Amino acid sequence: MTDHGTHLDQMRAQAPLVHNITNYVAMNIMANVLLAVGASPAMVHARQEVAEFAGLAQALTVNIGTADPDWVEAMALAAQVMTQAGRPWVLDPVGVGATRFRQDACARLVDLGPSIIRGNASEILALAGTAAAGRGADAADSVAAAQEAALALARRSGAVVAVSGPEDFVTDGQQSFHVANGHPMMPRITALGCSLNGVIAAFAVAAPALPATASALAYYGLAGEQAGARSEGPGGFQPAFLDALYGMTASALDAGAKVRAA
Ligand SMILES: Nc1ncnc2c1ncn2[C@@H]1O[C@H](COP(=O)(O)OP(=O)(O)OP(=O)(O)O)[C@@H](O)[C@H]1O
Ligand SMILES: Cc1ncsc1CCO
Ligand SMILES: [Mg+2]
Repeated sequence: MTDHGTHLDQMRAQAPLVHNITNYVAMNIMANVLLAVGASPAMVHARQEVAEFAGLAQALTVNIGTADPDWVEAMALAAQVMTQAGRPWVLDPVGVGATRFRQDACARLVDLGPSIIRGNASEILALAGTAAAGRGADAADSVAAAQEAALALARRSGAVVAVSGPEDFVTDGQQSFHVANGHPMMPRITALGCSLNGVIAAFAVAAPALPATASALAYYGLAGEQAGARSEGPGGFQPAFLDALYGMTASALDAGAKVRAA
């Protein structure tokens, strides 16, 4: 797969409006990540307005990180609008293994037909029903251990499933890719996975879900590599990462992307 730079340029040319129903921790960094990549973010979660707002957006992300029952209703309303309109939406099952509430919310949202499900290995294992329970928001399992779960979840749900980690794995249940870009500092910054959902959603506006997700993962990881080389710890990494996302060119992405078929 070689059209990552084209996907980046197409996304920037469209500057898609991405509607995000995300957690309180992620809202600020996620909005800044979306602005840095060249998309237009909006964080909108009131039940009374989400369906109307989703009608204006090119893509949606939903993330249960700090959801309550009212938010889950709002997520379902917005998701239905996107599924009916044939527009992409991304589900992030944050900490789904930890509580019954999260499991029920995710089961309901998966049934509404997300285009892409993105989580860390522990979350994809839990969502596929193959993990021991009781995880928080951080991964405690390897990406390799979650590959079979990702394939099963993709086949069952019809979604593209992305497992993020030291080497990402993405599959539509038939075709799969490994993405080896990234930097060990990335899991030391909270909500970088949540923010990645927005980038995936923005890429999926202009390209089919599987190649769009692979390109977004490579872009994000490569920006992480550049930020890691220019910073000394988590504090400096965050602004360097925004700068790297902003400064990435299509040719630099094509040269640095480490995507291989599984
Ligand atoms: N050890 C690592 N080495 C390199 N890249 C990593 C590593 N861990 C995560 N990443 C990258 O960090 C990004 C976020 O993925 P991660 O799996 O940390 O998400 P997450 O656990 O959902 O994060 P959060 O819940 O804090 O938003 C991805 O681009 C992934 O490739
Ligand atoms: C730390 C944290 N807690 C709930 S959501 C979130 C952001 C990372 O998923
Ligand atoms: Mg996460």
